[in-house]
Amino acid sequence: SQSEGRSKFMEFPFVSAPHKNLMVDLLATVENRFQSQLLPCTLPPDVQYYQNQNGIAQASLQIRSGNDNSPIDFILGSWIHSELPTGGALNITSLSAYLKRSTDAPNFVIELIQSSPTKLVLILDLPPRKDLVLWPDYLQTFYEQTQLDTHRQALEKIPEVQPYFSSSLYIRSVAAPTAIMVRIETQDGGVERMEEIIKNHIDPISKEVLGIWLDHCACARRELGDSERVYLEKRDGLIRKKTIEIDLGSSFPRLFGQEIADRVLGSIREFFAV
Ligand SMILES: C=CC1=C(C)/C(=C/C2=NC(=C3\c4[nH]c(Cc5[nH]c(C=O)c(C)c5CC)c(C)c4C(=O)[C@@H]3C(=O)OC)/[C@@H](CCC(=O)O)[C@@H]2C)NC1=O
Repeated sequence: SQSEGRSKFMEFPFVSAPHKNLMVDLLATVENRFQSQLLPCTLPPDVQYYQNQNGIAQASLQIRSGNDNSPIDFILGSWIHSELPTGGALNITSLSAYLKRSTDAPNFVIELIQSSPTKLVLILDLPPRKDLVLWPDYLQTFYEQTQLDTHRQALEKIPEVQPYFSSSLYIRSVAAPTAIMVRIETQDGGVERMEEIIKNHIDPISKEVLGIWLDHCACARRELGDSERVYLEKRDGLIRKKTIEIDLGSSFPRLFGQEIADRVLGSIREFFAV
C-alpha cells in the first residue's frame, strides 16, 4: 500500500545514521512546507520498491505531484543499494524537486553517491532553468543575492573535499555556477571521519541550500510571457529527458536487468514528460 512503500523508503536502510538522518530531515522539511499541496505517491508498489533477481541490488522510489495551486510539479526521492563484486556496496540517495512551467525559478537536486564507506560524491544544486547569459537578472536574483556560493566555498575548505567533474559534459553544462559537485574521500578507512563530515558539514549546508530554494525559488512570484513559457517547457523537457538517460540509462539495466529498468524508467518518464 502507499504507506508501506513510503515507510520502506524512509528507512534509507543501507546508509550510515548521519546520511539517513539528513535525507529524512530534508524530506520532512519539504513535506512540512508544502503539506496538503503534495498528493500521495501513486507509483505502483513494484516501482516504489524493486530489486533484481538475486537481491544484490534493491531500490526505493517515491514521486509526489503538486496539486493545482502548487508551484511544485513533483518531488522525487530515491535510494538505491547494490552490493559490488569487490565486496563493497554502492549507495545512491537522491531528492529532487521540479517546479511547474508557471515559474522559471530553479529546481532543487541533491544526490549522495557512496561507492564505499570512505568515498562519497555529493551533488547539491539549484539547476538554472534559463540561460544565465541571456537573463542576467536571473543570475543575480537566484545565485548572487542568495549568497549561494558561500556554501560551496565552505565545503571546499574541508581537506578531504575535492571537486567532482562528471564524465558527462552535458551534466556539467546543466549545473549552476554555484553547484556543489564534490568528491569526498577520507584517508585510511576513516568511516568515523566520513560520518563526521556528513553530520557537521554536508547536513547543515544541504539544509541551508534547501532553505534558500524553499524561500527564494519555490515561493518566487514570477510572471512569465507566453514565449518564455514555451522556451521553459522545451528546455525543461530536454533536461529531464537527458538527465534520466545519463544518470539511469546505463546504470539501471546493469543493476536491475532490462525488464525492471524498463518498468521503473517508464514510470519516471511519465512524471518527467513536461
Ligand atoms: C540536475 C542535475 C544533476 C546532476 C548534476 C547529476 C549528477 C550525476 N548523477 C549521476 C548518477 C545518478 N543519479 C542518480 C539519482 C537519479 N538521477 C535521476 C535523474 O533524472 C533520477 C530520476 C534519479 C533517482 C532514481 C542515480 C541512480 C545515478 C547514477 O547511477 C549516476 C552515478 O552515480 O554514476 C556514478 C552521475 C552521472 C554522471 C557521472 O557518472 O558523472 C552524476 C554525478 N544528476 C542530475 O540530475
